[in-house]
Amino acid sequence: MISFSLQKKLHAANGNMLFDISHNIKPCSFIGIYGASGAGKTSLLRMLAGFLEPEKGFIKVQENNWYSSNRKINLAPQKRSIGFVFQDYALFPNMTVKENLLFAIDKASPKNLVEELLALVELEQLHNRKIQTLSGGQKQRVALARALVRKPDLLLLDEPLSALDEELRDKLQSLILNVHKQFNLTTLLVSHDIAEMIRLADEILFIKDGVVEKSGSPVEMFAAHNNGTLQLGGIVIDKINDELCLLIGRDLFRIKVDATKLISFEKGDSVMVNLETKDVKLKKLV
Ligand SMILES: Nc1ncnc2c1ncn2[C@@H]1O[C@H](COP(=O)(O)OP(=O)(O)OP(=O)(O)O)[C@@H](O)[C@H]1O
Repeated sequence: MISFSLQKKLHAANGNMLFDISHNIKPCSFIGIYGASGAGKTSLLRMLAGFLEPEKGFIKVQENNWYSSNRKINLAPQKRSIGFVFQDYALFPNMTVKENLLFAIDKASPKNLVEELLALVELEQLHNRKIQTLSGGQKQRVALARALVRKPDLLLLDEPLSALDEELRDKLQSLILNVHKQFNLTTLLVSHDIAEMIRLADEILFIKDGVVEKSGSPVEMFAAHNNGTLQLGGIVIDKINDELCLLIGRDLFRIKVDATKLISFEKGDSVMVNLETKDVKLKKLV
């Protein structure tokens, strides 16, 4: 079990925000962290990783105390059994793929671990290539392999796929799920992509203003109850006159929006579309 209770005053855009999040995570579960920009999602991952020190609380991973304000324990990030992948990869650009993995490896690890990981993320043929010559998707696969070289107790993923196109995201989501299961990982994923959350996570923590507003299964969190509303997650692709052009799943939609509301949307924003469903006709496709 991974248990934590973390408190810290953060400086939000509109003043101080008390970050106060506690949770128990069952081993091998996949937790999705969802919430608006500035809610405290990245801060949670940074506190768990040891990059941001809380003011109060504890982090207990199985029987190990990673952090305890009472007992004055605060393990450095390299002493915590974590792997992390962020959106900007954080790889060494002048090193090769293999050198990046070797740099992170524990001396006691089996000799063939790097080869095993390169095979897992399908990068054996590129092992000698410098990072700066790789595509975004390839870099992200290196970052994922590197996060696994120490067989971490906790894998922290902070919007790792948000810079990639839909097809690549789809492929890497499968890879992440595969790796999560194969390595018996406990994984925390920050994402704005509801479809990604539904596909990957067992449990969602919905964070608002530094606290968990609600938590539950993806279905409980994202699927509206039978209240006549259909909720669809999408991304703003463009604004054309009084219409928003939205990508919902693999389809493009143009939706008329009130001019006063239209100005609050930007290209790339994640949105939730609520549709009234009246007299719905369903037809089974065979
Ligand atoms: N070290 C820090 N000290 C004080 N405040 C901080 C610190 N780091 C971040 N903050 C503030 O805490 C708030 C939450 O930031 P955080 O990066 O956790 O948000 P987020 O939910 O990940 O947002 P986004 O989705 O935009 O990445 C922000 O207002 C940020 O400015």
